[in-house]
Amino acid sequence: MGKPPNLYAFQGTNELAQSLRAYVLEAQNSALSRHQVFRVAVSGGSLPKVLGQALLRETTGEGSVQFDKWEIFFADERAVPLDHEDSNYKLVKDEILDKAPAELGKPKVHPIDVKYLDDVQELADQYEQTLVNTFASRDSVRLPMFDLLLLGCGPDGHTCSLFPGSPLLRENEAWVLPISDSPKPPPKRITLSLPVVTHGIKIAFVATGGGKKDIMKQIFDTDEGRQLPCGLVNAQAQEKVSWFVDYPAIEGVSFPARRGSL
Ligand SMILES: O=C(O)[C@H](O)[C@@H](O)[C@H](O)[C@H](O)COP(=O)(O)O
Repeated sequence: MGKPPNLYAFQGTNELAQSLRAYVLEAQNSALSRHQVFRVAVSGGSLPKVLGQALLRETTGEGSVQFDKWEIFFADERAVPLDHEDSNYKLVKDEILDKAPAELGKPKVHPIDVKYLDDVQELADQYEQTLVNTFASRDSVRLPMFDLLLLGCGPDGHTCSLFPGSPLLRENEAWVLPISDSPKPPPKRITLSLPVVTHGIKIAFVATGGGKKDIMKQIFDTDEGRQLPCGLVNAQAQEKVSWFVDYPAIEGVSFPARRGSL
């Protein structure tokens, strides 16, 4: 038995962003000392905005963001053009890339290949190929290992585009999966598989606001919640997982949270 996931709770988004920054920089620095590159996967939803607040704020001595050493991938993406309002790429571009000062350098970003928008299976296969090209061949690597995955938690307990009860949760072969009937619009998406998510070196969730308290209670305090996609990540990746939440999101949660700091 490993240790349980870490649950860090903050008064507000400002404090949360400050600690998230320190956490991401630690992951960045340890990845750079291991292999000179920092490979990160990010989700959509509210995450890119908070991540932007974390990365683009003044440093308080914990070092600097070295975007020129970053490779950014999408933990899930909607099958829409890259300039579409629903695009997670556009969200990351608007909230982080376009706002970053030039001195932080430019990350290498891996968006979906929009040539394949009409065929989600092909879109997923092509994105998997992007991972194969980055993490070496599928024959030599059983699973790609991201240095960090930054994820959100939906009100139903979904993460990436892995939804509760989906047969995709049992996938243990493909790295990237197509979805054509997502319960959260838009219906057509691709997502990393659960084994790829839990194989990451570190996995962080960001969940804020009172709208998350019921699902947080389920995930952390009940056996049924441990079967939800976010609960499965907790159970399988254990202490590799850190949750960054605000107080309203954990109101009534019994699982012990460390308040106010990492
Ligand atoms: O593209 C997506 O739909 C997201 O990647 C999705 O997995 C998101 O992270 C959660 O739904 C949480 O979203 P919020 O943070 O907005 O609640």
